[in-house]
Amino acid sequence: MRDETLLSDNWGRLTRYDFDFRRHDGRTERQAREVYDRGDGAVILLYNVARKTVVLTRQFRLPVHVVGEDPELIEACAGLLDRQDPEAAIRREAEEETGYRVGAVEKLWTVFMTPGSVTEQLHFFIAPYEAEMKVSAGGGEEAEGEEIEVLEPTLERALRMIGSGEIRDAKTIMLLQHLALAGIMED
Ligand SMILES: Nc1nc2c(ncn2[C@@H]2O[C@H](COP(=O)(O)OP(=O)(O)O[C@H]3O[C@H](CO)[C@@H](O)[C@H](O)[C@@H]3O)[C@@H](O)[C@H]2O)c(=O)[nH]1
Ligand SMILES: [Mg+2]
Repeated sequence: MRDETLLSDNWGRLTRYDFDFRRHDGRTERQAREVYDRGDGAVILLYNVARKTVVLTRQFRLPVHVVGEDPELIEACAGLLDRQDPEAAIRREAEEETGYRVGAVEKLWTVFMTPGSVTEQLHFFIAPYEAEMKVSAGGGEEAEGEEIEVLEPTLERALRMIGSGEIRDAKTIMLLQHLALAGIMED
């Protein structure tokens, strides 16, 4: 690493790195890349085998609006870790956003969503849910500006919403396809 320049340190931290990159042929070239660190996150897809439904959220996403697309994004429930371990964080987030207090959760993967510029690692979970687990309306933290609508489509309908372009969030598509591929709704 040759140089590290803090460009912005506000909600997240944007840093420019100047470094020497060694190519496979042995040549070294100087490169510069900007890296955005806004912490790690977790995401969970709740599913009900008897009703064949999943729990999704719909909320306004400014970056989507800024590029001129429909900003009401449909997503699996997700949140930043806020210094908690991933499982504790996703349980808190599931209850805040969807109103469901889940039991056992299953960890799937920890992946980079945007490795070209964002440091974030996202921890993926799934969990079964039942109507009795509903403890509040959900909707997110109003004080933090969140306004989250809770949707409960069937998995079949949600998979069709990927094809139609109604679902355009990568983590959500990964989780819906995992449920389908693993045959989790089939028993
Ligand atoms: N002041 C301020 N607040 C912010 C900013 N960005 C986010 N927030 C606040 O931080 C909270 C983030 O909500 P979470 O539910 O914890 O996170 P999320 O935005 O749903 O993020 C999840 O999805 C992302 C997108 O897929 C993931 O990148 C992330 O890891 C996480 O899983 C919200 O209250 C939001 O208002 C910002 O730039 N400034
Ligand atoms: Mg969230």
